Amino acid sequence: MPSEIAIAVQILPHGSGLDLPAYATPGAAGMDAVAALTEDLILAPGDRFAVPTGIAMAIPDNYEVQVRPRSGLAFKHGLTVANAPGTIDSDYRGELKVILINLGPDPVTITRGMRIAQLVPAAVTRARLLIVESLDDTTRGAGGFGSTGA
Ligand SMILES: O=c1ccn([C@H]2C[C@H](O)[C@@H](COP(=O)(O)OP(=O)(O)OP(=O)(O)O)O2)c(=O)[nH]1
Ligand SMILES: [Mg+2]
Repeated sequence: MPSEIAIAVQILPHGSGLDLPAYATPGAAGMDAVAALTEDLILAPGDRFAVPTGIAMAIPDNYEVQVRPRSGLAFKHGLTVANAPGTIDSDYRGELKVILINLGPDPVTITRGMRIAQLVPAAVTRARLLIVESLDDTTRGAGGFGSTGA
């Protein structure tokens, strides 16, 4: 049984009648969230839009919710989440929106109720920064950006 947290969800007026975010299968990692559009949205190639989901939520302290693309939409249409993974902060009380971008060659139509992204709650680890004079030596050192070869 996977671990579980409870998230309070408020359904906004334009979200009424739509499915709440839901897991498509017992083993799904993400809950699919739907578009709370009142009319069809046509995304031309290269266009992006913050698509409403019709819900707001209160995520427990020390958690976030990540907004991730759906692979089917990405593979079939080139439709993805522009800021993936989107970060929903635990103190955010506004409407959850999904910033969709059409990276494909054709226009894509988004309809009300369409499953547009998946939501994955995740534990948050916060950092406390320590100012130091120098850092310890490592094998990698300052090498990066392909320094280990192809
Ligand atoms: O895909 C997303 C990403 C963010 N948000 C909302 C919830 C999040 O808590 C807030 C701020 O997001 P983020 O910190 O990524 O954006 P920012 O550009 O840093 O804005 P801010 O200055 O408001 O933090 O916007 C969404 O609805 N969808
Ligand atoms: Mg921010």
